Amino acid sequence: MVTETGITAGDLTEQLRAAGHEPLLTPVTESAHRTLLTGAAMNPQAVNTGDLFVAVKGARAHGAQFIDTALERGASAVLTDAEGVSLIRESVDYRLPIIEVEHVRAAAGPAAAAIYGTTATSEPALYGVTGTNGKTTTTYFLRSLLSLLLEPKGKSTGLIGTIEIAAGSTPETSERIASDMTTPEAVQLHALMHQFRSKNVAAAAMEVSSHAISYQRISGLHYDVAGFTNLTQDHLDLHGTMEEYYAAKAELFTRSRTRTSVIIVDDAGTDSSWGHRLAGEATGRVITLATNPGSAVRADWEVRDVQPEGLGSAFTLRSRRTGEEIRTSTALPGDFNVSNAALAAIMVLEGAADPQRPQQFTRDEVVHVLQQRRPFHINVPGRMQVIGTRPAAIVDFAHNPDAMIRTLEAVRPAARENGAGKLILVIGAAGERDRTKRPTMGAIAVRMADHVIISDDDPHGEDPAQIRADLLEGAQEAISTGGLSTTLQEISPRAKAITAAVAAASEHDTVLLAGRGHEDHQDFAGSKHSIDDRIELARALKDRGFETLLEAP
Ligand SMILES: CC(=O)N[C@H]1[C@@H](OP(=O)(O)OP(=O)(O)OC[C@H]2O[C@@H](n3ccc(=O)[nH]c3=O)[C@H](O)[C@@H]2O)O[C@H](CO)[C@@H](O)[C@@H]1O[C@H](C)C(=O)N[C@@H](C)C(=O)N[C@H](CCC(=O)O)C(=O)O
Ligand SMILES: Nc1ncnc2c1ncn2[C@@H]1O[C@H](COP(=O)(O)OP(=O)(O)OP(=O)(O)O)[C@@H](O)[C@H]1O
Repeated sequence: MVTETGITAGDLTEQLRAAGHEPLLTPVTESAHRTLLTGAAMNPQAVNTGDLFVAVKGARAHGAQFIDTALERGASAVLTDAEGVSLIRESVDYRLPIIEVEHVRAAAGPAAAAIYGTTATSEPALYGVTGTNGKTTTTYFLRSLLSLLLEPKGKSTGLIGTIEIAAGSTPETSERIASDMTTPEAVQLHALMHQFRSKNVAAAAMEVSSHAISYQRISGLHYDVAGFTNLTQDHLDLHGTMEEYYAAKAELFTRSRTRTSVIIVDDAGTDSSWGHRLAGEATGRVITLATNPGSAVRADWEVRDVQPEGLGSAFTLRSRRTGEEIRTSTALPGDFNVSNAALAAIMVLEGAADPQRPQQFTRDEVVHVLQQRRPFHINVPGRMQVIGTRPAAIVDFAHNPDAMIRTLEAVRPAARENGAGKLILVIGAAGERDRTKRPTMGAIAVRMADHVIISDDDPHGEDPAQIRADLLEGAQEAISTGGLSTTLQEISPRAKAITAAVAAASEHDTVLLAGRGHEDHQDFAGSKHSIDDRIELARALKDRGFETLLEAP
């Protein structure tokens, strides 16, 4: 059942005080205390009548600079810091109550939770996924599995992530909610929880980016289950070092945030054993999962007996403690999708045993769905999406070194099955994001593909030619030091590169477009250029008389 939202500024101040935020409500009047707050917004353009406007200081601006907009849109009070108080008093004097705290982002989540009624066990049950790669895919798998469990009970599921925020069980039937972020700001997340409740959403799968953890976007949220996929190089522009990147992720796996943690420990015994370390440091209930059947890594749950099934794989999940075995499968290609599917399965299976959550489904029901209902036979937009089979033509989102290695490993056998064909790869790299990964990505490309075309991704504010040069530098060095015979080309714009890749392909070859996945436009210094790799690839295939699985325009 959905309750109305709202709390008075006085009560909210008391709740923040109890949580240790030392808030100061001004002016100190009865009317300020009685001001009713029915919603919250951090973006001034998103304020609605009766909202608490959360004015945070950022790298670009202080939200308090936009108080006029927030007032015009009907803000009833503001949560901000001392600098914000000065800015607001200068601009609008004492026209509305202000709650002052020292750390606005830390207080924003609990404040929004109080307004929207989020508690540790309120619906939807939250399944959070973090890690460098696999978050989107695993959350799609989670939504599919949860939907098969909840729909027969008349309940719906939700999804929060890079591709979409939606209430509903499938991409076709769900109702989309606009967002530019993988993990939105805390106030938006709590509003979303409320919106989900009003739409009968009993459980939601959510990507938790490391940015979101660092920027405290998950403050005030509690996860029934959190899953860890892996940690490899990315986002070092924000985090500086892998150690700090790890520390950000690790915050999710603490008792106060998450009740059950499911952690993939495949990296145990390697130089970068982040998952293994996390399993040792996480607090609360911790379940380990080993997904590489060839390794000696021991875990609570282990993946065994992986067999090819169509383009994907069938596999067994085995409990070390009880010996229980569950056979299931995924239709998505690549060993890494066995990991993603195994993680989704164990998260839901272990979540079913949570004594604090009124039972939504039984463990037996989860096992039945995993074994009989093929929950992981779904498409994830732009993730290993097959656009053609002769030549094999695939669009994928790999945009960091590890994802590239895993994806190229996954498509290589397909190239061989097609008759010892060539692997033709188109890649680029995003501007204004971790530059140090570019030469590594160039080197991986020429080592693992036969023909590499370096092109553009989203340059954002950077010079696209310089980004290509960074990739080329790594590629050329790997060719010369490794004595490789890889064909290397630089072609811009991207549509021309895709046409060239297909022009170079025979029906026995494999064409892989990496890095852009589901995205439908490129950002060149703020100006948007429409391009969808899936559509370009289908068009290029059709122009050459090859068949496609996607209708080309
Ligand atoms: C590094 C980062 O994540 N920064 C985010 C952060 O910026 P910030 O703290 O510096 O804040 P700011 O931009 O100065 O704004 C401060 C306040 O002024 C307001 N403002 C600011 C400017 C303006 O013109 N008008 C305005 O009202 C803002 O709404 C905000 O309330 O808070 C801002 C307000 O919410 C976000 O827009 C901004 O996201 C930037 C744009 C961004 O690109 N973030 C990406 C990298 C991100 O978070 N990505 C991850 C996924 C990463 C991945 O896995 O690939 C994600 O979860 O989406
Ligand atoms: N478990 C995994 N391990 C390594 N690589 C993976 C894994 N799962 C997916 N990938 C690769 O990473 C790419 C991105 O996958 P996905 O979108 O599921 O991850 P993500 O964590 O959501 O990424 P992002 O945060 O960048 O959106 C895929 O297209 C694939 O190439």
